[in-house]
Amino acid sequence: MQRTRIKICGLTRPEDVAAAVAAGADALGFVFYEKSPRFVTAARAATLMAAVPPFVTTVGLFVNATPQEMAAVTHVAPVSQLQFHGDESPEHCAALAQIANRPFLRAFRVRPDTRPVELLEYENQYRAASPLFSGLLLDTFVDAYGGAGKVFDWSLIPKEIAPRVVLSGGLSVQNATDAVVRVRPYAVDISSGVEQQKGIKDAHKIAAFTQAVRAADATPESEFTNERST
Ligand SMILES: O=C(O)c1ccccc1N[C@@H]1O[C@H](COP(=O)(O)O)[C@@H](O)[C@H]1O
Repeated sequence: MQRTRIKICGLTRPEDVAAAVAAGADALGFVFYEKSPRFVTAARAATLMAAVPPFVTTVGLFVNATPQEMAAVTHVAPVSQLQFHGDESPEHCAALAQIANRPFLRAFRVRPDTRPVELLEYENQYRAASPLFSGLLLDTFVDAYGGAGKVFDWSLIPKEIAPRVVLSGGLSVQNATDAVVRVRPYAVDISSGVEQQKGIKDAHKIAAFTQAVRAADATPESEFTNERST
């Protein structure tokens, strides 16, 4: 049986970290992008991460960070993985990951006119640029970079990369089961869909989301159902 990994992103409070851990999250995301309503300082993140038990991954999310910013954050906050969610080139990601000496996820922000082959090419470019590339995260294109609660057309995801991508963008308690059954991604990532308000998580929604993902995992794996209808 598949076990889809679950990342809860944009944590800012100890009680939200505790709720995500209690619900069985595999990864917890901390946003180091000052324009985000979920921004945390490196010192705040370090305090929050002190309560994270072993074997739960801590992910630091960055948008167009400079080498100095990367070094300053990772010197203080013990993130185990990076997530680049801005306009970073393959070379920029490689350099930042090398400074931090951590593996990284690269977000691709899918537009309605994205061609499935672009996702494959993008993944190849980032993989070729650095041995620290650990995978592609798919989000919806929005002007504000992310955390907007908008879904993209999942049928744009090529069948061959679905089992290794992190699916995000507008996931919620309501659509989680459908998303996992249709796409069968490696992992799902959610932020605004489990919030009471921006930056403040809802423990009940976190629990319901993880249950919805596990319900999807328990459904028999049929043929890939995420084909384009057009
Ligand atoms: O969460 C944020 O504030 C954020 C800011 C800048 C870039 C990315 C951000 N979050 C990431 O966005 C996606 C989708 O979030 P949502 O579930 O649609 O709210 C997710 O990967 C977050 O990690």
